[in-house]
Amino acid sequence: MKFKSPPVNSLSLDFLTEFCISLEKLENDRACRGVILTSAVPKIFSSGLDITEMCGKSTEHYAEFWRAVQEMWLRLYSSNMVTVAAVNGSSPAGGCLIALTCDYRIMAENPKFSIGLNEAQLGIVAPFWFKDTFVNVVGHRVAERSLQLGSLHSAPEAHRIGLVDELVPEEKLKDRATAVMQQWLALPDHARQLTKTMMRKAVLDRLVAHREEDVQNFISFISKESIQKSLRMYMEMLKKKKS
Ligand SMILES: CCCCCCCCCCCC/C=C/CC(=O)SCCNC(=O)CCNC(=O)[C@H](O)C(C)(C)COP(=O)(O)OP(=O)(O)OC[C@H]1O[C@@H](n2cnc3c(N)ncnc32)[C@H](O)[C@@H]1OP(=O)(O)O
Repeated sequence: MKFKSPPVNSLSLDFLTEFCISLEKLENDRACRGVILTSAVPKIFSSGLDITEMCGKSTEHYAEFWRAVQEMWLRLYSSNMVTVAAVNGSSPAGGCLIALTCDYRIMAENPKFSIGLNEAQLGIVAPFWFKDTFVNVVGHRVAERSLQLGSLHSAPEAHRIGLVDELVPEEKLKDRATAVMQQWLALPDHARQLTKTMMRKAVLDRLVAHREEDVQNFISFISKESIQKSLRMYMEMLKKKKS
């Protein structure tokens, strides 16, 4: 599955809705046992949640948007398919979450590409299920430091801390992702799927049990004037960086 929402594959409500529909179609296709996620936009895997969806909108919109973010994560984290992220560009915040949610991550070894949960740098807080997914990949200590600092890690650093499983030259990313997929698909599906469920169930159940509370937390957090101001300033900073 190739993300193609220029300029930076931001995770808008439309993007998330389409992503979930595509994933569901593949999930229901008995002939499809695995999916490789990558980007058709040069140098960017995904810029994370679309900040404009979280700025100056109604409570109803925030609720709809956040439910779509939750849905994307629940579907991908619990997928029966083998999921491989071929990270061919930068991947902050929600983009990093997508990669973390897969079974295996391969990143292009370009030191200019960065990845991480940088929410703290925007003055926002990564929700508990972003944090849980991160902890399950890199461990508690690395996740704690990285989350508090809102670190964006260069590709070599991401590999060193275990955020990505391997680095390969950009031109070899597709072939390597295919080889990894073949390796994972060589196992019987039922054994791999049951093992995946066993490893991820507690974290999935936690969001399912607190889904509506999480939506309300998001709404009250994002609606605060101080948070709206931080997000506006961040967007302005992104725009100024260009000029
Ligand atoms: C007890 C505790 C309670 C806590 C409760 C918690 C409740 C929940 C809290 C809320 C959590 C919300 C979680 C959010 C997660 C996220 O994903 S937030 C998004 C974070 N994303 C970023 O920080 C990335 C920002 N973008 C960049 O760094 C760069 O754009 C890039 C590296 C991706 C690409 O750089 P470059 O190629 O140079 O492109 P640009 O010129 O910067 O960008 C082009 C264009 O796109 C716009 N844009 C970029 N990113 C975004 C984005 N994420 N959303 C919307 N728009 C984006 C950028 O402004 C440019 O627009 P213009 O062309 O100038 O119009």
